[in-house]
Amino acid sequence: MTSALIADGLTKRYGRRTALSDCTLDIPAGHVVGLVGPNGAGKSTLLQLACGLLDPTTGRIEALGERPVSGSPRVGFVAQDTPVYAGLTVAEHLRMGAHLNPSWDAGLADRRIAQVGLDPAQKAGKLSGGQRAQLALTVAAAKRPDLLLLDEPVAALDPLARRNFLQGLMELTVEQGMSIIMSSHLVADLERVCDHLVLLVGSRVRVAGDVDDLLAGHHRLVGPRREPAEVGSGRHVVEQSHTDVQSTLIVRSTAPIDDPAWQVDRLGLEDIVLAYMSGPGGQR
Ligand SMILES: Nc1ncnc2c1ncn2[C@@H]1O[C@H](COP(=O)(O)OP(=O)(O)OP(=O)(O)O)[C@@H](O)[C@H]1O
Repeated sequence: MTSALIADGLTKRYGRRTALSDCTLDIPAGHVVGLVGPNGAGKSTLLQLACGLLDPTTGRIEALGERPVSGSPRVGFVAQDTPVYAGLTVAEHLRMGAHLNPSWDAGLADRRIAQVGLDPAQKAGKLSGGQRAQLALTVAAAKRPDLLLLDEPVAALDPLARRNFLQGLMELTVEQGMSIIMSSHLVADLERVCDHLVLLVGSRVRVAGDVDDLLAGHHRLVGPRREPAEVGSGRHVVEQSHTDVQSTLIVRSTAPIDDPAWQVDRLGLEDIVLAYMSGPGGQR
């Protein structure tokens, strides 16, 4: 299967500031991918490299098997500030989209606008932040790109709108086979819709993989105090905390943890992300 995104030794510097450092990734196509990480980790930079708005300083990036070129109809991008034309109505946005894009899906656009309750006659400049985000996503999706890149698309949405929006994204991948890569700080939301996750911390890829594999491969161990080296081979301690008598470890393990001294708990995606962000190599 084609990859949605490949990065190989990808580095991006703005002057002396390094925004992305030696990133290597292979993200499969046909998934909803969550891109997470603290402020300034390099998420927007990666998305802008993926759509050709930026060029790498060194290394290689490919979107859908090609070097990204800005304006490609195969790759859609919705920037963080959800750009719309303030003086145009919702309907005029859709007409302009239809005029400029040969692959425009008018049915999809009209359906989404009705679903999210936007008034076609309203000027975009008079929409709320969340409504603008919905309009920008509708325009991007109706162009029917094969890969849709969304930079914090749900930040301005209320919880119900967020749920509907994320549901809409899943439908786009299932019905249209679209690949979606979406940055967000709302990991609990991502857990519901993403089947793949990339965590950037301090300009580097800290962890990337299939969400089910990440959930199955990480555990919280609580037991009598031990040093991380004592947890055994094939186990990587992501985060640790200790009292005089007890250790709590977040561990990545390919093998089952069968030592009866440990109480073993499963983790949610948010726990895993937080462990990598605060464990060694994660602190900013
Ligand atoms: N145009 C620019 N010029 C100089 N430095 C920049 C520029 N854009 C981003 N940076 C720097 O690059 C780093 C990565 O920024 P980026 O916007 O990619 O992070 P982010 O993960 O998207 O952050 P956030 O979650 O806050 O949106 C930051 O240190 C930022 O200050």
